[in-house]
Amino acid sequence: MCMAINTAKFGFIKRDTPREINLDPLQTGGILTPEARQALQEWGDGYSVCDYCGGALDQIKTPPIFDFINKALPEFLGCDQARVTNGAREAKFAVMHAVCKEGDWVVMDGNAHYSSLVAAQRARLNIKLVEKTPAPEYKILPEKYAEAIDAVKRESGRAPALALLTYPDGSYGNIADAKAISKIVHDNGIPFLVNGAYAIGRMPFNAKELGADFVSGSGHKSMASSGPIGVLGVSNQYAPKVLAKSPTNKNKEIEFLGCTARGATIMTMLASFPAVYERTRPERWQKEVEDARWFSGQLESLGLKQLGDKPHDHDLMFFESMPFYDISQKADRYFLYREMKARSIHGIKPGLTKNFKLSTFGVGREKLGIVVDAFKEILQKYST
Ligand SMILES: Cc1ncc(COP(=O)(O)O)c(C=O)c1O
Repeated sequence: MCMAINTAKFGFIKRDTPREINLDPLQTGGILTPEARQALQEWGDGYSVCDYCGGALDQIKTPPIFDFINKALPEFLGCDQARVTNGAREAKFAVMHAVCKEGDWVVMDGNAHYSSLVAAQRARLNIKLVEKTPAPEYKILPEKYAEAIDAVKRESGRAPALALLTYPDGSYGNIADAKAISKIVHDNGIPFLVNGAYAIGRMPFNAKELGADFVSGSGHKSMASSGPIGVLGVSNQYAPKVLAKSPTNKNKEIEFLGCTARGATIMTMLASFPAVYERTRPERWQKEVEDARWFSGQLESLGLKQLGDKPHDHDLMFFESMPFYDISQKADRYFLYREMKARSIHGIKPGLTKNFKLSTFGVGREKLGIVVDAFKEILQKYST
C-alpha cells in the first residue's frame, strides 16, 4: 500500500547559522558575490543554460560559457585546456580514470584530502602516500616523493601512473614546493596532478609555473560559486586522453558523462569571475597572507599554537587550543561553540576545543580583531 508522504517539514527553509563573521575553511572562499547571488535567482531553473545549446556545455555561446571555459579559464589556470566539473573530486577522478588503468599506482602527499583517495579507489588504483614530517609542521618534502616512487617501483615492479600534490593541503594550509616535486615526478616519467582546491580562486596560481600536467579546483570552496562545481585544467599533451569524445555521441566527452555543471552553478561561477580574478592578484593575496599571519600571532599570544608552515603562507590554519580544552574539562565540550555562536561567529565545529581549523580568507583585519577579542573575553570569563 502506498503511504502519503508527510511534506510538512520541507519547502523553503531559512538558514539559521549566524554568519556575521564566517571562519569556516569550507566556506570563506565560496561566499557568493552580489552578482552571483543575482545569477542564482536568474538562472536557477533547471537546465536554464541550455536555451541555446551547442551540443555540449563548453560549446554554449549564449550565455558566454564557451568563452569562459575555452578562453578565460585556461588563461586563469595557466594551462592549455580547461573544463568545469561538479567539484574538485570529479576533476581528480576524471584525470585518474583517463590516464591510469585498473591496478596502477598513484602517489599522493600524506596530507591529501579524502576525496583524492576516494577518487583513486573509484578508479580502482593503488595508493602510496608520501610521508609528511612529524608534528608540528607536517610538511611534504620533495625528496619524499622520490622515496615513494622508488617504493612503488620496488613493490610493484613498475612506476606509478600518476602523482598528486595537495596545494595547499586542507588540514594545515601548508604549501609544498610544487615545482621541485614536479621535477622529481617528471624525471621518473610520471604525469603530475596538482589539487588546488584551496588555491585556485584565492591566490595566484599557474599550472605551467608549478609544472602541473593537470590541476583541479573547487568552485564552491574557492571561486565564490554555488556548489557543486569545480574546474579542471589539462595540458595539450594529455588533453586527447582526458577530453576524449564518445564514439557514439560525437559532441560528448566521456569523462564528464557528456556535460557537468549545467545550470545555476556555472552561472554563479561566471558571475563571480571578475571579482575572483581580481582577488587572486599578488598584492591582494599578500594582504590575505599578512592578515593570516597577524591572526596567528594574536592567537598564539593567547596560548594557542598554530601548527603547519610558519610563518604561514595561506589563510587556512590549524590551531592547537589547550587553554580552551582545559576549560572544556570544567565546563562542557560545546562551550566554545556556544560562546562563538552568541557572538555571531561561525566556523569552529560544535564540540571542538582541543584543536580546530580556521580560515581568515576575505574576513578583513577589523572582523579578525573582533574574533581575537571574542577569544580573549571567553578565556577571561572562564578563568574566574
Ligand atoms: C584539499 C581539498 N581538496 C578537495 C576537496 C574536495 O573539493 P570538492 O568538494 O570541490 O570536490 C576538499 C574538500 O574539503 C579539500 O579540502
